[in-house]
Amino acid sequence: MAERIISSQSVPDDTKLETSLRPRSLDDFIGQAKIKDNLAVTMVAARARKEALDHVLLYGPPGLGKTTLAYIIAHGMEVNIRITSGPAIERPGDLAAILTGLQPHDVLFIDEIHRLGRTVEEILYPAMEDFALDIVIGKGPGAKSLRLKLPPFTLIGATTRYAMLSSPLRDRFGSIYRLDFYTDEDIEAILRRSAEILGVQADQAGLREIACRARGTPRVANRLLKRVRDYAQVRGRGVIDCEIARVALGRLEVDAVGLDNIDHQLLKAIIEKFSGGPVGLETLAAAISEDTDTIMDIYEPYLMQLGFLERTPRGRVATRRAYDHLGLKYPKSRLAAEGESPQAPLL
Ligand SMILES: Nc1ncnc2c1ncn2[C@@H]1O[C@H](COP(=O)(O)OP(=O)(O)OP(=O)(O)O)[C@@H](O)[C@H]1O
Repeated sequence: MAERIISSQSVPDDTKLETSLRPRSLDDFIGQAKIKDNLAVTMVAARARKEALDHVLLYGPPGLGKTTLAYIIAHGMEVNIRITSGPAIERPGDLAAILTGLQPHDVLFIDEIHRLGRTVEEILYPAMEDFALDIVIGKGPGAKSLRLKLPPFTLIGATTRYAMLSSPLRDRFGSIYRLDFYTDEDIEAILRRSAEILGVQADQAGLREIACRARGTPRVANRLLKRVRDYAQVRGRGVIDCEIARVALGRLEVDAVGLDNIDHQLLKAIIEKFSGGPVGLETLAAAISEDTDTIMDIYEPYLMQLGFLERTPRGRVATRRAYDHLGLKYPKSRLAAEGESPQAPLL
């Protein structure tokens, strides 16, 4: 499938950009004020007690700064960070090797923690709670269980699927934070910082134009900035202003609220093929040749945030806002069912 410019998932091309733009301290981290405040307090307290920071779970859609926060925590606590992910830890032995290699107070960051296998997850319970590793030596009746002491450490788990985490795992995190989509103002501030670091000239209107199409997601914002910069360089005077941003984003087929062709296809499929819904996720996925995980993690959170899509027990439903945005007429039968008058489209 073609790479999506507005995908909130990381693509290989992002790596260098992200490393150069990643905030290093909580002061540089824009938005998510409550999370920042709470983290700052727990970090100062843990440092004063000379203890490892309590385990932290970060959840929310991709590209909102979970990995960035993990780095900031490790940096702020002046400890090393070890980065891995749920699917990368295949066997209990893999996790045991990582855990025994940690130094006191180190951060272990597990991305996509909801994808850990059951047997691996069970190793984590005593490790998180008692800083202990239970290993079984031998097999059958002669098998012996041995408990190894681990250095105190901080586990930072990140997930896009909070509901898929088992409750024993969830319960072992001292703090749990949900990252929300950023406001347009916050995204604009992130873009200003990024433009400065990259040495890109941009005026406020230009940055604002990019911000309102960035899906409330810093990763998308930084990627759009890079592409608009190219356009400004080749077709303009090298400065990003409102006009340049508008034309460049139009050419990238990112609409005024940050939707691309695939978002349009998804909404149109619900509206045109399934009379507006409800339609089951699997059926919808088949209709637009996408997989269900991508729809759930990437497309839906932002469409729901815009109020274009609802998840109901019977399936996905396109809202009146979605019809209005696509310039489609909202069916009278729906209005009647909702007991509303047919005038005034919702904006
Ligand atoms: N609050 C922020 N302020 C400034 N830049 C940010 C902020 N949050 C994220 N970014 C930028 O967005 C990029 C993506 O963030 P990050 O990799 O932390 O997202 P993530 O939530 O871990 O995504 P994923 O779950 O897909 O790994 C970072 O490299 C950073 O440049």
